[in-house]
Amino acid sequence: MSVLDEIIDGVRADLAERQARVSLDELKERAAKAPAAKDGAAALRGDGVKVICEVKRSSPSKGALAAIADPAGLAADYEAGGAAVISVLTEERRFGGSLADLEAVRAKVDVPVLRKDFIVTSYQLWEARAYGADLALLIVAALDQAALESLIERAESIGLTPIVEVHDEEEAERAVDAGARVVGVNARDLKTLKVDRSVFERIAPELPDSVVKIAESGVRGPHDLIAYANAGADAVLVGESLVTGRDPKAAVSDLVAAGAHPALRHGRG
Ligand SMILES: O=P(O)(O)OC[C@@H](O)[C@@H](O)c1c[nH]c2ccccc12
Repeated sequence: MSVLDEIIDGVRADLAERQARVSLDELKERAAKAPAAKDGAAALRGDGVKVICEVKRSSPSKGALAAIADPAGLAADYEAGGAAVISVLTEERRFGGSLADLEAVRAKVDVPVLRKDFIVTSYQLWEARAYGADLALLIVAALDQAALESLIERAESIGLTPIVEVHDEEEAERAVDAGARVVGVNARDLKTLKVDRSVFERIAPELPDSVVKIAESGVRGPHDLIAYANAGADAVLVGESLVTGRDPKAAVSDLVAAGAHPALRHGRG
């Protein structure tokens, strides 16, 4: 069984518990009361390379990264540094996240918020909206084509911007076929946990110009952002190097400054 399969088994078990506690109707009522969704795709377009900053306590590859006692405070630092979007991991077993983290971050910042999890049913999309998310991650490797298509449609119909994550050419084709408008290319293979930063430059040219392209994982600092930008990234998604660094706000502003440099060749501008 791959790491991804193991993670998804845990996610399904936790999901079954929540579904037994909270009905879909209750969740929909809660979603109706949540602040209206912000335009997640718009936040990622425009001049320069946008920076998505992640609240991430641990990972399957590295174990504990940072305790993050105050996720909302960290998110406020990210926002002050110029983050375009804040990503909140809500997977509990391997990443140490929760829906409570998502809710706390949403209450604190004004920028759009991404629910980062292993979404396999529309119930989780309703949860994302109920806890204030504006975007939701959909991982192609975790879904068959029919499920991917219906989750993209459902996400959009409830106001969420889906970020469709891929790791190879075949998944990129499936994402585009399913109607993805925002694609995240993950340098990390979720089946083996290995990082290969060259995956983005291989896949990006296969994606239509109109698709917003996010380079995910492995960004250690401005030089990695610049390399991804030169390969066509509209945005980068950064977790580990921010949560393990001393000054997340300064680290974000260094990335944002690099991403705004007029000499960069980026997807659109
Ligand atoms: O911590 P990093 O290497 O900066 O990576 C962040 C983000 O890309 C990574 O957390 C991620 C990308 N896709 C995911 C899917 C599920 C969980 C986590 C992820």
